Amino acid sequence: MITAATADAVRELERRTMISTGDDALMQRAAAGLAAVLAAELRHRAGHLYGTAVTLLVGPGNNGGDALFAGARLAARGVAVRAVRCLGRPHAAGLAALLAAGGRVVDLPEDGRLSGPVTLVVDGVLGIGGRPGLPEPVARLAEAVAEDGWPLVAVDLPSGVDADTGAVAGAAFCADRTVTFGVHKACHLLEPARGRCGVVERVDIGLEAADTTAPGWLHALEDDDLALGWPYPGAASDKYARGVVGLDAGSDQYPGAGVLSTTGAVHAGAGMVRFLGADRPAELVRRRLPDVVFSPGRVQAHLLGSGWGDRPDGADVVAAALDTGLPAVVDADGLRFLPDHLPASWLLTPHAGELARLLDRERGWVEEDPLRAVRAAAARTGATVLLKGASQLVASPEHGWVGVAVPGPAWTARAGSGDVLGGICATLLAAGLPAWRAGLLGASVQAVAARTHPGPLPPHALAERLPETVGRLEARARALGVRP
Ligand SMILES: NC(=O)C1=CN([C@@H]2O[C@H](COP(=O)(O)OP(=O)(O)OC[C@H]3O[C@@H](n4cnc5c(N)ncnc54)[C@H](OP(=O)(O)O)[C@@H]3O)[C@@H](O)[C@H]2O)[C@@H](O)CC1
Ligand SMILES: Nc1ncnc2c1ncn2[C@@H]1O[C@H](COP(=O)(O)OP(=O)(O)O)[C@@H](O)[C@H]1O
Ligand SMILES: [K+]
Repeated sequence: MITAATADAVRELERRTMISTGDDALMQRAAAGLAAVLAAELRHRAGHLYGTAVTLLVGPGNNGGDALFAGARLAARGVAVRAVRCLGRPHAAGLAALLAAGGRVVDLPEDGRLSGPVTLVVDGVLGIGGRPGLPEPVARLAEAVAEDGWPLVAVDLPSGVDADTGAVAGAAFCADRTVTFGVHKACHLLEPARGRCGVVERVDIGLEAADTTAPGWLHALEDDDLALGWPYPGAASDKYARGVVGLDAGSDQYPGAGVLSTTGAVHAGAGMVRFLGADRPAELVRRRLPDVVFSPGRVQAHLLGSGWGDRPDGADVVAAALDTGLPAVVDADGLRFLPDHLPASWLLTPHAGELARLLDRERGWVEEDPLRAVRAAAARTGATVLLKGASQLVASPEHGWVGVAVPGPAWTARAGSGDVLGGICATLLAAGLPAWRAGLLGASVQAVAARTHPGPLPPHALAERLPETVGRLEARARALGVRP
């Protein structure tokens, strides 16, 4: 699990830690860790340290201070270090340390282009104190660094991205590697910023322990968390222990959605799947999936809404499912029929547009701060909410932190992927998992199934890869010493 924080939560931690360490210690630890990563990167690229050339891009705050102190350490080891003043006046003590160690400082060239020799560029322009976007001369510099292909290491985060939301509003640096301090920041996990961070390396700077369950914290699942958390059947499992999913998905207008969500549920390992939807999708499901049952009967979780279209009785179907007291996934068109309050055992699976409609907002409002949006939806409905997209976020009304699923390749974004995901999540609910866990594991397993395939697959074919993916996860869980 990767734990990440918003800038305010990080500042509060730093403030508490500095009471015992003093003001300077954290920056010195950060600079030492940064210098070690830079030295390893220089050796990797040049085979040695001595005689390599590092260009530090420094802004006016402590982010630039980290870069300057790290540069001083490298200069003392024979690296030619040049600091480029990018915004305002650089950190005074950091600059003094660099100059004392033999480094030099220059102004940002008018055309924003760096001249060689450069083995490595270090982005210390802005960190968590940065407002998103870069002023003009620095924006040009960021573009030129990318165009010229200089290898780039970002200090804490790539300057220009929004540390808390992951939004990239204007120009921003694009790093090969990001060195962060103490804890990950939200932008390391959230697209589109995540894609600009490259490989993120966390340096321990001895921060105080934090209450990471508080609002302002994110928990991102990694592959091993998925492997350890998946509900594999045991020797004593029967179909009811694995869970019965009742699906009312698809419509005569959109029959394919019924097939896709049923395929998701079957291949995710439901103990039994009852298809309880309209006639046309039922006919298709009967032909393609002989293991599905069509009569009403015992159900342990519902799936409602995928491919319903303009269904006139949607509100009644949702109300009847609510009356059963069972957990449910509500997807797509079903989200238009929600009552005012839902239990946390219900999992809503909107994409950004559907979430915006749920909150009477514009889609842009969701996209500019998906964390805010997913938390607002959980608070408004009382349900658990999985916001789908490039980064998949889960918020529960029962806790303040937000979960982030394992990311997958962008080709998963195809009409029908969401239907499959609904079926997977309903299977996990039926197996007895709480809704937040079902959302996180469901989105993650689909991403891992996609990531481990060499190229794009249509949603139904991706669903058919789930058993193999779960098999690999189970083997990994065993290798980690857990006997499912
Ligand atoms: N605290 C600690 O103990 C530790 C902190 N650490 C390090 O400190 C970093 C945070 O440092 P920080 O708070 O000084 O903020 P930072 O990101 O350097 O920039 C703030 C300056 O930039 C300016 N500015 C902002 N946006 C701008 C824009 N768009 N365009 C133009 N100017 C803009 C802003 O100006 P103003 O807001 O006054 O206009 C202000 O002068 C953190 O990421 C980590 O690297 C580590 O050493 C570990 C210990
Ligand atoms: N950029 C992306 N990268 C990876 N996966 C994505 C991305 N965008 C969307 N997805 C995946 O695609 C699916 C889209 O769901 P949705 O928009 O509801 O599709 P539909 O309703 O047409 O089936 C989700 O399962 C999500 O996991
Ligand atoms: K930076």
